[in-house]
Amino acid sequence: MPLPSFFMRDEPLISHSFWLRDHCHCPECYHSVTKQRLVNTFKIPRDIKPKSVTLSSTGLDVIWDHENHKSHYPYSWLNKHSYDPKITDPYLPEGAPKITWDNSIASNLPEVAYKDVMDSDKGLAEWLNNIHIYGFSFVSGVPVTTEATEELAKRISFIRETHYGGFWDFTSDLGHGDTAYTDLALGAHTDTTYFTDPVGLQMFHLLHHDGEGGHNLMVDGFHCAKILKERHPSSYKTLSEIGIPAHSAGDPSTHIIPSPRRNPILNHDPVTRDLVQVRFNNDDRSTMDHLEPEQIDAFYNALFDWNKVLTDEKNLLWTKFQPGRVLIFDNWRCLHGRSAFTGKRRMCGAYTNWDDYRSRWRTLNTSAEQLAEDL
Ligand SMILES: C[N+](C)(C)CCCC[C@H](N)C(=O)O
Ligand SMILES: O=C(O)CCC(=O)C(=O)O
Ligand SMILES: [Fe+2]
Repeated sequence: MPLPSFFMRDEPLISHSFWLRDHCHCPECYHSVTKQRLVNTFKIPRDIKPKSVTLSSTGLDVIWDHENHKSHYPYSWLNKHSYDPKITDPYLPEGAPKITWDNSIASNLPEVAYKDVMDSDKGLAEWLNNIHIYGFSFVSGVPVTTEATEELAKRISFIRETHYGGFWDFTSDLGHGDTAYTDLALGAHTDTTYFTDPVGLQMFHLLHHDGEGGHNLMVDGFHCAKILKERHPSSYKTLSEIGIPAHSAGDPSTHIIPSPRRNPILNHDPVTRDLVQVRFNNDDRSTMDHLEPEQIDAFYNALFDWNKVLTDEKNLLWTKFQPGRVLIFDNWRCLHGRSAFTGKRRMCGAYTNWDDYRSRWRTLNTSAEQLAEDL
């Protein structure tokens, strides 16, 4: 295990020693249960230096020149967090690589059995890994009840309450001021673009339909973004930069808009520049009153290029919901829609926060010790 090279310098740079002291995880400095810092960072002298540094069998032992404080840094921790030299890339994406898809996925839809999901963490992990990799998963064999569906949603985490309620059970009765509560066709969209934090997962379970239509549309937003970037790089850039105001104002005494007011359709990690979130619902897009006159053309050209990819048959996965078969998808990646329908159509489902989904996925796929070392 190489010593962090800043120790090898003649005079370790002040901040590097401070950095190490700041990250002491001894019981005095770091709460072993809550994983929170106890030490008062601002009482550590900025020019703190090691009085002695020794390599033990498990890690680096340091005695500091302030209060003779003793710190121990396991080699595995240093291997994970050392930045000089950088040994592990702190920005590596989590988990298995995502697999983007077009409608050819129809021949091999990610699906798990309700019983497996409910009976074991192994089954739950497989379900969440499907969502992690493909952005969606079906669950077969779900009892056709709201209770079983709600219980399934809660297998992941608590449900995200919104102005639509918590667990929703809806028909086309305009129960809420949104076209989802009608029998109209809905183009591919992501939900809640008007929230500062758009919902993470969305679950649908068709309980009953005695009419025609109501087919479900799924589109992989990450796949479409890739195509847009290849075919129309300037449009990709435009939709990554121009903010889109959005609103939900159909319910009495409800007027929801996000903060900041405008977020792009394609949102990227500020460091890796990886695409992390697609926010697109053209029906909920508010008035575009913030552009410079010369941006208007570029915006609509980019929007049309995006729509062309989004509506290319090749990218559309059409399925027909069946009672007993639940769909769940990542609302930050996958778009959904539906064809118009007739008759009585009763759906139920729920939202899950993105962070709560990722937390569940993480704790199912990584040991508590490993996760603790990541902090
Ligand atoms: C709650 N439930 C899923 C039934 C309807 C939600 C409507 C969401 C809205 N059309 C949007 O795109 O944000
Ligand atoms: O009715 C459906 O199939 C989906 C409607 C919809 O987009 C939604 O509820 O968010
Ligand atoms: Fe929707």
